[in-house]
Amino acid sequence: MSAKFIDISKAEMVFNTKKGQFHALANVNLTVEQGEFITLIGHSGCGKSTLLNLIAGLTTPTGGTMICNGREIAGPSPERAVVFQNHSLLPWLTCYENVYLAVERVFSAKESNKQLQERTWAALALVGLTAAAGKRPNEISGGMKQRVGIARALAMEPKVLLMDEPFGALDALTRAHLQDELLRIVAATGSTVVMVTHDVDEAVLLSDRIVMMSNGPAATIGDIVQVRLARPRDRLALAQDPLYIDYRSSVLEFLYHRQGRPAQRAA
Ligand SMILES: Nc1ncnc2c1ncn2[C@@H]1O[C@H](COP(=O)(O)OP(=O)(O)OP(=O)(O)O)[C@@H](O)[C@H]1O
Repeated sequence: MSAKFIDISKAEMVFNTKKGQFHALANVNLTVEQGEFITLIGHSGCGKSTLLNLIAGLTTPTGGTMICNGREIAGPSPERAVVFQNHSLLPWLTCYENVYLAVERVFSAKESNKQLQERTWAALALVGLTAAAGKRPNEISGGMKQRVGIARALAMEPKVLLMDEPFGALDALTRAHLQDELLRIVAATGSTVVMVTHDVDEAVLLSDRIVMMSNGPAATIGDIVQVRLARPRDRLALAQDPLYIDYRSSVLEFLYHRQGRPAQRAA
């Protein structure tokens, strides 16, 4: 276990807009350990996606440093795979081909076609989609599309899995099912995960730590809840667990009462 697998120090993000500069993130400091599951939660527009995009290397911070696995984050990399809310699959390719494309990009220089095919099948099996391998995105459900997105990300064997509200567009039952599946997959792969969510129950169920962000502009990390619930976690048993209920209340209290403005809390 490396103590600081991701190390974000004094990160700032200022966007240039038509109306002038917009200070989205201010003084964000966060370290993530290898194998940790972190969720980012906060009110709409506070900067969760902005922070995730910085870790993904899709945007560059205007200040501070961002380190992953001992190196400065200098752009997107297969070692930091992203799963978005709207699956972003290529519609003209089958599920298999969508995953294979990512596998090929990462491993084709060193591995045979047979090995690439095996990786693709293994990733599809991990999310329970072997039978749907030959279908195109318009022939499968929303939940299945998200599973292909997750398979595609996992197939790259990323050091970090970055997820931006991956289940946000799904109905409650499909969402619960995919959360359970994600718990199982992460337990099996030991992945480090940073996930954006709006859902307090999702955050408590999945996380080792819940990073709660203050409202913008100049949003920052308001507080962090360490979730000390044993794994594997069972959603039905947890619903009655006083510790679970306490964690849930802490997050709700932050979101609805403290509103996450450190300057106001200190006053
Ligand atoms: N490229 C950009 N240019 C200008 N402003 C931006 C840009 N991207 C994000 N912002 C602004 O930065 C703030 C944070 O946006 P972000 O999408 O990170 O919030 P969020 O917490 O992920 O929101 P939501 O929960 O609604 O998805 C918002 O005020 C948004 O308008």
